[in-house]
Amino acid sequence: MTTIGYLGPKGTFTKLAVDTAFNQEATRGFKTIPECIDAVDKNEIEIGVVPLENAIEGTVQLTVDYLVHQVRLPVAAELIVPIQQHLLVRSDFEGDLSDISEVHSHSHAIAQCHQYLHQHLPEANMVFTTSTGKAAELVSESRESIAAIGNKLAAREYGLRIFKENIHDYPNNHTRFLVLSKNEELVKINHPIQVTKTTLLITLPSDQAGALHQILSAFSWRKMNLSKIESRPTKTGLGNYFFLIDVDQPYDDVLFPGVKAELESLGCKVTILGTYPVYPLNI
Ligand SMILES: O=C(O)C(=O)C[C@]1(C(=O)O)C=C[C@@H](O)C=C1
Repeated sequence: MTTIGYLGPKGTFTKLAVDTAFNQEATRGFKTIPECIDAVDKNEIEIGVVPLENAIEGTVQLTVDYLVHQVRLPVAAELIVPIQQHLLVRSDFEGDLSDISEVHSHSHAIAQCHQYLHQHLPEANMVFTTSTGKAAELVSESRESIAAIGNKLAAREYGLRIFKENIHDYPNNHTRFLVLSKNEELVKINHPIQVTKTTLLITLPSDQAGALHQILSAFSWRKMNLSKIESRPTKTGLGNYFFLIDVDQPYDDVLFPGVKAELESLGCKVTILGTYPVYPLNI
């Protein structure tokens, strides 16, 4: 059996993604995203799965920053998972919404439910946890009138009751997860591929007029379709950014080397972070 790590504990969306994508269950839950990435790097596990981006709340910055600045690992695949957030309470909780004093969850899950929380739980304190599964675990162990935001798997795993279903603020909620592995052949996913993408990391030389325009035109005149462009601080000082660019096509030996050479001649640093299939999952 392949060793597959995930953001744990049991009952997280990441676990749900792994169990659905692979023909086996995830084998090891990690408390944090960096711990999971480190474990792949140190060969303690063969595959690691971490959240990357949510349709409502945007990028999971910890994942991007850790992969760019700390540990570079090959991206073997991307999983797209529908996300339904529920308000979970202990099965013996008999109160109503106004009795709930705290809502525990991952910051991304809380952010996906801001409107609901604002309208229905204005007095409750928000408590951030390392994952939705961890929040469900805490609620199951507490004697207080508190709730968690999480999924149906978490309700089942921790014996919680779904107090209110689908509390996320926008219906078309999805999260993208990265499958990281040094050995692509171990990544066996029997689901239809939506597209094969290539992700590039581009650092600009310095604050230079028209630099972003020049970067984009290198892709545009080659008719390469970009599905995402994001800038993040390089962490070297205010105003210094790198760009992460997703191109909706697999790496090839003509167009990508052409883009790389063109951008390098402008003083950019270009790294290909991976070329990998994208699997939308039905959960
Ligand atoms: O806490 C979890 O269940 C996770 O898998 C993390 C995470 C995230 O980081 O975005 C994954 C999916 C949901 O968007 C909410 C939380």
